[in-house]
Parts: sequence; C-alpha cells; structure tokens
Amino acid sequence: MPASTPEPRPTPFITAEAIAKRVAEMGSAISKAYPEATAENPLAVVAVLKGAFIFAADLMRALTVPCTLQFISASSYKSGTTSSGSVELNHDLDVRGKDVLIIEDIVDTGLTILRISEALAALKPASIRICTLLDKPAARIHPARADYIGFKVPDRFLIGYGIDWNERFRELSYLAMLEG
Ligand SMILES: O=P(O)(O)OC[C@H]1O[C@H](OP(=O)(O)OP(=O)(O)O)[C@H](O)[C@@H]1O
Ligand SMILES: Nc1nc2[nH]cnc2c(=O)[nH]1
Repeated sequence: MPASTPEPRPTPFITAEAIAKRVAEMGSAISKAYPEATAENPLAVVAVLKGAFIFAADLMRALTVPCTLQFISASSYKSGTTSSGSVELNHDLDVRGKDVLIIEDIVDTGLTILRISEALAALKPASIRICTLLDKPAARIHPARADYIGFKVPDRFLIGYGIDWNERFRELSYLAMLEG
C-alpha cells in the first residue's frame, strides 16, 4: 500500500477568545453602518460556504439590526494550499434592491470574492459590502478589498474556525497555521 501524505499539524495562531472579541467589535461596527435596516427592509446577509459558516453564525448573533441569511457556495481550493485559479459558484440568491453584506472567511488571492461580487452585482442589489474575518494582503493577485476586516494575516495557510485543509480542521475553535 502506498504511504499516505502525513496530516500537517495545526500551530495555534489566533485564540477563540480573541476571535470572539473581534467578532463582537465587527458586529457593533456593521450594525452602526446600517441604521436604515428595518423589519420590512432587513440587511441581506450572504454567507460564503463552506469556510464562513462558523464566522457567519457568530457574526450574525453580534448584529443588532434586522437581517436575513442566504448562502452562496464558492470553491476554488480543491485540495492542498493553492487556488485552482477558477471559482465554482452555486447559489439561488434573492438580493434585488437589497442592502447586501457578504460574509467571507478569508480574502487571499482575491479571486473568490471578486467572482462573488461580480455575480451579486448582476442581481442588482441596492448595495454590496464585504466583511471578511481574515485578510491576507501580501497574497493578493486580483483587485478585491473588504469593507470590514477581522484580522490582517501573513501569507501563511490558515485553518480552523470553519476554514479547512482538505476538508479537515474546520471544527477547531481557534485559528491555526499549518506546520509540516
Ligand atoms: O481569495 P482566494 O484566493 O480566492 O481564497 C479565498 C477562498 O478560499 C477558501 O474557499 P475554498 O475554495 O477553499 O472553499 P471552502 O470555503 O468550501 O473550503 C476560502 O473559504 C475563501 O472563500
Ligand atoms: N484553509 C485555507 N484556505 C484558504 N483559501 C485561501 N486562503 C486560504 C488559507 O490560508 N487557508
């Protein structure tokens, strides 16, 4: 039987407590930015699957304005740690005329959020803002910038808190770097 690739070890990087504190700050800042959101005209949150599922769940509970939740699935990192260079999108969004907040886990090369922004813009929302937990500016290849950023991070492959390596490590409550 061929030897399987050894699983890399996670090295803790950002604690669960630091994430929770930052998410609370972001929820407060975002809520202040949408004073016009009402029960009749709620903020349309669009969370990016799969990586943002835990961040979106926590951030939504830190919002104090009326909001709805929809999902878009985006995949470009099939396996390993480099972008495939193309993004598969899957969604059935209802955002026409709505204020949209995209919740992403990480902006790395920028390709995923660029493609999502283009797809959403075509659906004619009233506005689009982007919120990302992690921003890796040193890795940027495509023109993409977020309106709300949790942490600026170095050009290292990060995992945990919803973010995977080969579908592993999403369950970690903290963020880690991959070692080995
Ligand atoms: O800025 P980029 O270089 O495009 O990378 C960012 C994207 O990569 C990851 O998604 P992935 O394709 O791994 O899918 P997943 O969220 O389902 O794991 C991550 O969740 C972001 O959506
Ligand atoms: N797990 C993981 N996925 C990514 N997709 C884009 N950048 C990253 C990263 O640093 N870690």
